[in-house]
Amino acid sequence: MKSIPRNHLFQTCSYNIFLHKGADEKVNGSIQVEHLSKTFKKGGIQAVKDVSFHVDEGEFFAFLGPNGAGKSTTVQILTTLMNATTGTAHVAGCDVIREPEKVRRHIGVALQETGVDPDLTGREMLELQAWIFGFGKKEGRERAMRLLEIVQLTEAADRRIGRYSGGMRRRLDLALTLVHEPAVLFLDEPTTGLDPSNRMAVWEELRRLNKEKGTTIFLTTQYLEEADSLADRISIINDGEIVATGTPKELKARIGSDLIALTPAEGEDSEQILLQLKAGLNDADVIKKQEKILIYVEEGTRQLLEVARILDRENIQVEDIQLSSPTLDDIFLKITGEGKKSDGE
Ligand SMILES: Nc1ncnc2c1ncn2[C@@H]1O[C@H](COP(=O)(O)OP(=O)(O)OP(=O)(O)O)[C@@H](O)[C@H]1O
Repeated sequence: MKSIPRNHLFQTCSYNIFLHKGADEKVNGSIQVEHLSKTFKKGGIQAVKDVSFHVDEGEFFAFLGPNGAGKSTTVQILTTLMNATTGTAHVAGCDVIREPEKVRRHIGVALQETGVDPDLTGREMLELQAWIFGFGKKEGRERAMRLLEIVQLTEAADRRIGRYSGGMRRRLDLALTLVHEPAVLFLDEPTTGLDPSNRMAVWEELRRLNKEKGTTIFLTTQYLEEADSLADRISIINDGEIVATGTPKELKARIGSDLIALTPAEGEDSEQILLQLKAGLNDADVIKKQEKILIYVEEGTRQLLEVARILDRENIQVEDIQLSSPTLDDIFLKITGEGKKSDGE
Protein backbone atom coordinates (compact mmCIF):
# COMPACT_ATOMS: atom_id res chain seq x y z
CA MET A 1 0.00 0.00 0.00
CA LYS A 2 2.79 2.43 0.77
CA SER A 3 5.02 1.67 -2.16
CA ILE A 4 6.03 5.26 -2.95
CA PRO A 5 8.92 6.67 -0.93
CA ARG A 6 6.82 9.74 -0.37
CA ASN A 7 8.62 11.82 2.14
CA HIS A 8 11.86 10.99 0.51
CA LEU A 9 10.53 12.18 -2.82
CA PHE A 10 9.27 15.36 -1.21
CA GLN A 11 12.49 16.08 0.54
CA THR A 12 14.44 15.28 -2.59
CA CYS A 13 12.30 17.86 -4.37
CA SER A 14 12.99 20.31 -1.62
CA TYR A 15 16.74 20.16 -2.13
CA ASN A 16 16.28 21.49 -5.65
CA ILE A 17 13.35 23.78 -5.35
CA PHE A 18 13.13 25.34 -1.94
CA LEU A 19 15.82 27.93 -1.91
CA HIS A 20 13.77 30.58 -0.20
CA LYS A 21 11.70 30.99 2.90
CA GLY A 22 7.99 30.41 2.30
CA ALA A 23 7.18 32.30 5.47
CA ASP A 24 8.24 35.64 4.00
CA GLU A 25 5.49 35.68 1.41
CA LYS A 26 1.90 36.53 2.25
CA VAL A 27 -0.17 33.66 0.98
CA ASN A 28 -3.72 32.52 1.47
CA GLY A 29 -3.36 29.19 3.19
CA SER A 30 -6.68 27.71 2.08
CA ILE A 31 -7.39 24.38 0.41
CA GLN A 32 -10.09 23.84 -2.20
CA VAL A 33 -10.84 20.38 -3.53
CA GLU A 34 -13.44 19.69 -6.23
CA HIS A 35 -14.59 16.25 -7.35
CA LEU A 36 -11.25 14.61 -6.76
CA SER A 37 -10.91 10.95 -7.73
CA LYS A 38 -7.98 8.59 -7.89
CA THR A 39 -7.94 5.13 -9.42
CA PHE A 40 -4.73 3.13 -9.18
CA LYS A 41 -4.03 1.30 -12.40
CA LYS A 42 -2.39 -1.44 -10.39
CA GLY A 43 -5.25 -3.41 -8.91
CA GLY A 44 -7.83 -0.98 -10.34
CA ILE A 45 -8.52 0.33 -6.84
CA GLN A 46 -10.54 3.54 -6.66
CA ALA A 47 -8.90 4.98 -3.58
CA VAL A 48 -10.60 8.40 -3.71
CA LYS A 49 -14.11 8.83 -5.10
CA ASP A 50 -15.42 12.24 -6.13
CA VAL A 51 -14.22 13.99 -3.00
CA SER A 52 -14.96 17.72 -2.55
CA PHE A 53 -14.19 19.88 0.47
CA HIS A 54 -12.59 23.15 1.47
CA VAL A 55 -10.36 24.21 4.31
CA ASP A 56 -10.29 27.89 5.25
CA GLU A 57 -7.11 29.78 5.84
CA GLY A 58 -6.00 29.22 9.43
CA GLU A 59 -8.39 26.33 9.95
CA PHE A 60 -7.42 23.08 11.68
CA PHE A 61 -9.01 20.37 9.57
CA ALA A 62 -8.95 16.63 10.20
CA PHE A 63 -9.50 13.83 7.74
CA LEU A 64 -10.64 10.95 9.88
CA GLY A 65 -10.87 7.40 8.58
CA PRO A 66 -9.82 3.77 9.02
CA ASN A 67 -6.97 1.96 7.27
CA GLY A 68 -7.29 2.11 3.50
CA ALA A 69 -9.97 4.84 3.53
CA GLY A 70 -8.05 7.06 1.08
CA LYS A 71 -6.48 9.56 3.48
CA SER A 72 -2.85 9.17 2.36
CA THR A 73 -3.81 9.16 -1.30
CA THR A 74 -5.64 12.48 -0.84
CA VAL A 75 -2.66 13.96 1.01
CA GLN A 76 -0.29 12.82 -1.72
CA ILE A 77 -2.42 14.50 -4.38
CA LEU A 78 -2.69 17.73 -2.39
CA THR A 79 1.05 17.80 -1.77
CA THR A 80 1.82 17.28 -5.49
CA LEU A 81 3.38 13.85 -4.98
CA MET A 82 0.73 12.10 -7.05
CA ASN A 83 -1.68 13.13 -9.79
CA ALA A 84 -5.42 12.75 -9.39
CA THR A 85 -7.30 10.76 -12.02
CA THR A 86 -10.00 13.46 -12.23
CA GLY A 87 -10.97 16.60 -10.34
CA THR A 88 -9.09 19.70 -9.22
CA ALA A 89 -7.35 20.88 -6.09
CA HIS A 90 -5.93 24.24 -5.06
CA VAL A 91 -3.59 24.64 -2.12
CA ALA A 92 -2.56 28.12 -0.96
CA GLY A 93 -4.32 29.45 -4.06
CA CYS A 94 -2.22 27.35 -6.47
CA ASP A 95 -3.33 24.50 -8.70
CA VAL A 96 -1.63 21.28 -7.58
CA ILE A 97 -1.33 20.01 -11.15
CA ARG A 98 -0.44 23.20 -13.01
CA GLU A 99 1.61 24.93 -10.33
CA PRO A 100 3.19 22.19 -8.22
CA GLU A 101 6.32 24.19 -7.46
CA LYS A 102 4.32 27.11 -6.09
CA VAL A 103 2.30 24.72 -3.97
CA ARG A 104 5.44 23.10 -2.56
CA ARG A 105 6.81 26.49 -1.62
CA HIS A 106 3.95 27.12 0.78
CA ILE A 107 3.45 23.75 2.39
CA GLY A 108 5.09 21.53 4.96
CA VAL A 109 4.53 17.81 4.73
CA ALA A 110 5.01 15.04 7.27
CA LEU A 111 4.09 11.74 5.70
CA GLN A 112 3.90 8.28 7.14
CA GLU A 113 7.23 7.20 5.72
CA THR A 114 10.14 9.33 6.64
CA GLY A 115 12.90 10.09 4.17
CA VAL A 116 15.57 11.32 6.53
CA ASP A 117 19.24 10.49 6.11
CA PRO A 118 20.14 7.85 8.73
CA ASP A 119 23.79 8.91 8.80
CA LEU A 120 23.06 12.47 9.93
CA THR A 121 22.20 13.44 13.49
CA GLY A 122 18.82 14.99 14.24
CA ARG A 123 20.44 18.38 14.75
CA GLU A 124 22.39 18.17 11.47
CA MET A 125 19.26 17.19 9.55
CA LEU A 126 17.33 20.16 10.94
CA GLU A 127 20.18 22.58 10.27
CA LEU A 128 20.45 21.24 6.74
CA GLN A 129 16.72 21.73 6.23
CA ALA A 130 17.01 25.30 7.53
CA TRP A 131 19.86 25.95 5.11
CA ILE A 132 17.81 24.56 2.22
CA PHE A 133 15.06 27.00 3.09
CA GLY A 134 17.49 29.88 3.00
CA PHE A 135 18.09 30.56 6.69
CA GLY A 136 21.53 31.70 7.77
CA LYS A 137 23.82 29.52 9.86
CA LYS A 138 23.00 31.17 13.20
CA GLU A 139 19.25 31.22 12.63
CA GLY A 140 19.35 27.65 11.36
CA ARG A 141 21.13 26.57 14.52
CA GLU A 142 18.64 28.37 16.72
CA ARG A 143 15.66 26.96 14.87
CA ALA A 144 17.08 23.45 15.06
CA MET A 145 17.60 23.83 18.81
CA ARG A 146 14.10 25.16 19.43
CA LEU A 147 12.46 22.50 17.28
CA LEU A 148 14.47 19.73 18.95
CA GLU A 149 13.16 20.98 22.26
CA ILE A 150 9.58 21.14 21.03
CA VAL A 151 9.60 17.57 19.78
CA GLN A 152 11.57 16.45 22.85
CA LEU A 153 14.65 15.29 21.02
CA THR A 154 17.20 17.57 22.68
CA GLU A 155 18.91 14.66 24.40
CA ALA A 156 19.09 12.68 21.17
CA ALA A 157 20.06 15.71 19.07
CA ASP A 158 23.58 14.49 18.36
CA ARG A 159 22.74 10.85 17.86
CA ARG A 160 22.62 9.45 14.32
CA ILE A 161 19.06 9.21 13.00
CA GLY A 162 19.70 5.59 12.05
CA ARG A 163 19.68 4.85 15.77
CA TYR A 164 16.39 6.66 16.50
CA SER A 165 13.29 4.66 17.36
CA GLY A 166 10.24 4.87 15.10
CA GLY A 167 8.58 7.40 17.41
CA MET A 168 11.71 9.58 17.50
CA ARG A 169 11.86 9.60 13.72
CA ARG A 170 8.23 10.68 13.53
CA ARG A 171 8.94 13.56 15.89
CA LEU A 172 12.00 14.60 13.93
CA ASP A 173 9.96 14.45 10.77
CA LEU A 174 7.41 16.80 12.29
CA ALA A 175 10.19 19.19 13.33
CA LEU A 176 11.54 19.14 9.76
CA THR A 177 8.21 20.26 8.35
CA LEU A 178 8.14 23.20 10.76
CA VAL A 179 11.54 24.66 9.90
CA HIS A 180 10.21 27.13 7.31
CA GLU A 181 6.90 27.84 9.10
CA PRO A 182 4.75 26.94 6.11
CA ALA A 183 1.32 28.47 5.46
CA VAL A 184 -0.26 25.04 5.13
CA LEU A 185 0.87 21.97 7.00
CA PHE A 186 -0.07 18.46 5.88
CA LEU A 187 0.34 15.78 8.49
CA ASP A 188 -0.41 12.17 7.63
CA GLU A 189 -1.15 10.35 10.87
CA PRO A 190 1.49 12.34 12.78
CA THR A 191 1.05 10.64 16.13
CA THR A 192 0.71 7.00 15.10
CA GLY A 193 3.24 5.02 17.11
CA LEU A 194 3.87 7.76 19.67
CA ASP A 195 3.40 7.16 23.38
CA PRO A 196 0.82 9.32 25.19
CA SER A 197 3.27 11.96 26.43
CA ASN A 198 4.87 12.41 23.01
CA ARG A 199 1.46 12.53 21.44
CA MET A 200 0.42 15.32 23.82
CA ALA A 201 3.61 17.24 23.03
CA VAL A 202 2.91 17.05 19.30
CA TRP A 203 -0.71 18.10 19.86
CA GLU A 204 0.40 21.08 21.88
CA GLU A 205 2.80 22.22 19.21
CA LEU A 206 0.22 21.83 16.47
CA ARG A 207 -2.30 23.85 18.48
CA ARG A 208 0.28 26.55 19.06
CA LEU A 209 1.21 26.73 15.38
CA ASN A 210 -2.39 26.92 14.36
CA LYS A 211 -3.42 29.55 16.91
CA GLU A 212 -0.31 31.72 17.10
CA LYS A 213 0.99 31.51 13.55
CA GLY A 214 -2.34 30.98 11.81
CA THR A 215 -0.96 27.93 10.03
CA THR A 216 -3.64 25.99 8.17
CA ILE A 217 -3.41 22.37 9.24
CA PHE A 218 -4.66 19.37 7.31
CA LEU A 219 -4.25 16.31 9.49
CA THR A 220 -5.19 12.72 8.78
CA THR A 221 -5.87 10.41 11.65
CA GLN A 222 -7.47 7.15 12.63
CA TYR A 223 -8.08 8.48 16.14
CA LEU A 224 -11.38 10.12 16.83
CA GLU A 225 -9.97 11.53 20.05
CA GLU A 226 -7.19 13.27 18.10
CA ALA A 227 -9.54 14.84 15.57
CA ASP A 228 -11.92 15.81 18.36
CA SER A 229 -9.25 17.44 20.46
CA LEU A 230 -7.50 19.34 17.68
CA ALA A 231 -9.73 20.05 14.74
CA ASP A 232 -12.09 22.92 14.03
CA ARG A 233 -13.80 20.69 11.49
CA ILE A 234 -13.62 17.02 10.60
CA SER A 235 -14.44 15.10 7.44
CA ILE A 236 -14.95 11.40 7.90
CA ILE A 237 -13.68 9.40 4.93
CA ASN A 238 -14.61 5.77 4.40
CA ASP A 239 -13.81 3.63 1.39
CA GLY A 240 -12.71 6.69 -0.64
CA GLU A 241 -15.83 8.74 0.07
CA ILE A 242 -16.54 11.55 2.51
CA VAL A 243 -19.44 10.30 4.60
CA ALA A 244 -19.79 13.20 7.03
CA THR A 245 -18.34 16.68 7.64
CA GLY A 246 -18.82 18.98 10.57
CA THR A 247 -17.38 20.46 13.71
CA PRO A 248 -16.60 17.87 16.40
CA LYS A 249 -19.71 19.10 18.23
CA GLU A 250 -21.91 18.68 15.18
CA LEU A 251 -20.60 15.19 14.48
CA LYS A 252 -21.02 14.15 18.08
CA ALA A 253 -24.55 15.48 18.11
CA ARG A 254 -25.20 13.00 15.31
CA ILE A 255 -23.90 10.05 17.24
CA GLY A 256 -24.46 10.81 20.91
CA SER A 257 -21.53 11.26 23.22
CA ASP A 258 -21.76 7.93 25.09
CA LEU A 259 -22.32 4.38 24.09
CA ILE A 260 -23.96 1.61 26.07
CA ALA A 261 -23.13 -1.83 24.69
CA LEU A 262 -24.91 -4.89 26.00
CA THR A 263 -24.65 -8.55 25.11
CA PRO A 264 -27.87 -10.51 25.70
CA ALA A 265 -27.50 -13.83 27.50
CA GLU A 266 -27.74 -16.97 25.41
CA GLY A 267 -31.30 -17.85 24.46
CA GLU A 268 -32.57 -14.24 24.68
CA ASP A 269 -34.30 -12.77 21.60
CA SER A 270 -32.13 -9.80 20.65
CA GLU A 271 -34.67 -8.42 18.13
CA GLN A 272 -37.25 -8.32 20.89
CA ILE A 273 -34.80 -6.67 23.31
CA LEU A 274 -34.00 -4.07 20.65
CA LEU A 275 -37.70 -3.15 20.40
CA GLN A 276 -38.17 -3.10 24.17
CA LEU A 277 -35.17 -0.82 24.65
CA LYS A 278 -36.26 1.51 21.87
CA ALA A 279 -39.71 1.81 23.36
CA GLY A 280 -38.45 2.22 26.90
CA LEU A 281 -35.83 4.81 25.95
CA ASN A 282 -38.13 7.09 23.96
CA ASP A 283 -36.95 5.88 20.57
CA ALA A 284 -33.28 6.31 21.43
CA ASP A 285 -30.73 5.30 18.85
CA VAL A 286 -30.50 1.56 19.40
CA ILE A 287 -28.90 -0.74 16.84
CA LYS A 288 -27.74 -4.33 16.63
CA LYS A 289 -24.13 -5.13 15.81
CA GLN A 290 -23.40 -8.83 15.62
CA GLU A 291 -24.28 -10.26 19.03
CA LYS A 292 -24.27 -6.84 20.75
CA ILE A 293 -26.92 -4.17 21.12
CA LEU A 294 -25.58 -0.61 20.97
CA ILE A 295 -27.37 2.39 22.43
CA TYR A 296 -26.09 5.87 21.54
CA VAL A 297 -26.96 8.33 24.28
CA GLU A 298 -26.09 11.76 25.63
CA GLU A 299 -25.93 11.19 29.36
CA GLY A 300 -24.50 7.71 29.62
CA THR A 301 -24.60 7.21 33.37
CA ARG A 302 -28.22 8.28 33.74
CA GLN A 303 -29.27 6.24 30.71
CA LEU A 304 -27.37 3.19 31.95
CA LEU A 305 -29.60 3.18 35.05
CA GLU A 306 -32.65 3.48 32.82
CA VAL A 307 -31.45 0.56 30.68
CA ALA A 308 -30.90 -1.53 33.82
CA ARG A 309 -34.48 -0.72 34.95
CA ILE A 310 -35.91 -1.83 31.58
CA LEU A 311 -33.88 -5.06 31.62
CA ASP A 312 -35.10 -5.78 35.13
CA ARG A 313 -38.72 -4.93 34.38
CA GLU A 314 -38.80 -7.05 31.20
CA ASN A 315 -36.84 -9.84 32.90
CA ILE A 316 -34.11 -9.76 30.25
CA GLN A 317 -30.87 -11.56 31.07
CA VAL A 318 -27.62 -10.05 29.84
CA GLU A 319 -24.15 -11.49 29.66
CA ASP A 320 -22.39 -8.15 29.67
CA ILE A 321 -23.17 -4.43 29.76
CA GLN A 322 -20.68 -1.58 29.32
CA LEU A 323 -20.66 2.19 29.11
CA SER A 324 -17.99 3.79 26.93
CA SER A 325 -17.27 6.56 24.44
CA PRO A 326 -18.06 5.66 20.85
CA THR A 327 -15.07 4.42 18.86
CA LEU A 328 -14.38 5.26 15.24
CA ASP A 329 -15.99 1.93 14.39
CA ASP A 330 -19.17 2.92 16.19
CA ILE A 331 -19.28 6.22 14.41
CA PHE A 332 -18.88 4.54 11.05
CA LEU A 333 -21.54 2.08 11.95
CA LYS A 334 -23.85 4.91 12.81
CA ILE A 335 -23.02 7.18 9.90
CA THR A 336 -22.63 4.66 7.09
CA GLY A 337 -25.13 2.20 8.48
CA GLU A 338 -22.79 -0.62 7.61
CA GLY A 339 -19.72 -0.19 9.75
CA LYS A 340 -16.11 0.27 8.91
CA LYS A 341 -14.90 -1.37 5.75
CA SER A 342 -12.04 -3.78 5.86
CA ASP A 343 -8.54 -2.57 5.14
CA GLY A 344 -9.33 -2.42 1.49
CA GLU A 345 -6.34 -4.52 0.67
N1 LIG B 1 0.34 2.98 -4.90
C1 LIG B 1 -0.79 2.28 -4.79
N2 LIG B 1 -1.14 1.36 -5.72
C2 LIG B 1 -2.30 0.67 -5.63
N3 LIG B 1 -3.19 0.83 -4.63
C3 LIG B 1 -2.90 1.72 -3.67
C4 LIG B 1 -1.69 2.49 -3.69
N4 LIG B 1 -1.67 3.31 -2.60
C5 LIG B 1 -2.81 3.05 -1.93
N5 LIG B 1 -3.54 2.11 -2.55
C6 LIG B 1 -4.86 1.59 -2.14
O1 LIG B 1 -5.77 2.68 -2.10
C7 LIG B 1 -6.64 2.59 -0.97
C8 LIG B 1 -6.48 3.82 -0.10
O2 LIG B 1 -5.18 3.79 0.50
P1 LIG B 1 -4.63 4.99 1.41
O3 LIG B 1 -3.21 4.68 1.72
O4 LIG B 1 -4.92 6.28 0.74
O5 LIG B 1 -5.55 4.84 2.70
P2 LIG B 1 -5.35 5.50 4.14
O6 LIG B 1 -6.69 5.99 4.55
O7 LIG B 1 -4.25 6.47 4.13
O8 LIG B 1 -4.95 4.23 5.03
P3 LIG B 1 -3.86 4.14 6.24
O9 LIG B 1 -4.53 4.76 7.43
O10 LIG B 1 -3.67 2.67 6.39
O11 LIG B 1 -2.64 4.86 5.81
C9 LIG B 1 -6.28 1.28 -0.27
O12 LIG B 1 -7.14 0.29 -0.73
C10 LIG B 1 -4.85 1.02 -0.73
O13 LIG B 1 -4.58 -0.36 -0.73
